Amino acid sequence: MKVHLFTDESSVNISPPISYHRGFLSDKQQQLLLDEVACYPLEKIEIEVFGKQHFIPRTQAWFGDIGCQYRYSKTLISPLPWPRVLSKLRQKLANDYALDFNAVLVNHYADGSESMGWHSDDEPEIEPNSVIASVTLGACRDFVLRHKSTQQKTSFALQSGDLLIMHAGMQQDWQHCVPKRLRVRQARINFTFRKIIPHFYG
Ligand SMILES: O=C(O)CCC(=O)C(=O)O
Ligand SMILES: [Fe+2]
Repeated sequence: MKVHLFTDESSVNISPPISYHRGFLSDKQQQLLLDEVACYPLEKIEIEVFGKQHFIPRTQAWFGDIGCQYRYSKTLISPLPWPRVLSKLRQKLANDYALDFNAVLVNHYADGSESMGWHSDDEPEIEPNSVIASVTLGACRDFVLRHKSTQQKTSFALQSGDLLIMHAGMQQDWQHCVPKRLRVRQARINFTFRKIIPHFYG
């Protein structure tokens, strides 16, 4: 007798296309980077959501090569030049993992009341299907992933010094967020290194 097995799609566990490297940065490297972050011009920028102006619930800075502009809501943001330690971190990603980036978004979450909502990093100025690398400093926060069609969720507690690499397919099929965690009192800084199409916005 032939038996047909039917699988309920929602119960199939799919793995998100990511890789995770705990302890990518040494304590010394983390400290050098933290000292430099203290000098970054972090800003709470204003964005438009459903026709209303809101401040983002964190602060940000955008660094990159000349011509690597990035659009956030309706605002076009030009890159600041690479600071010394951040530039070394870009070089380390190239040396250790052969990853080639030309810009980085720095997000600073002052404490667990600051967050980032559900999104994919699929802006048109990002090189299609390119890798995005995320490096974390400071407080441990959850990084939550949700599959766009099955709604399957998985979560990673990203710790200081960790590297998470989002591979091709991740932004097409999954969304991610950093939810509020009110018991967290310390700051967290995250760096997402990206490959931008130079002069996309002219
Ligand atoms: O803070 C994080 O871990 C995520 C940041 C992020 O998703 C982004 O910059 O697009
Ligand atoms: Fe993101």
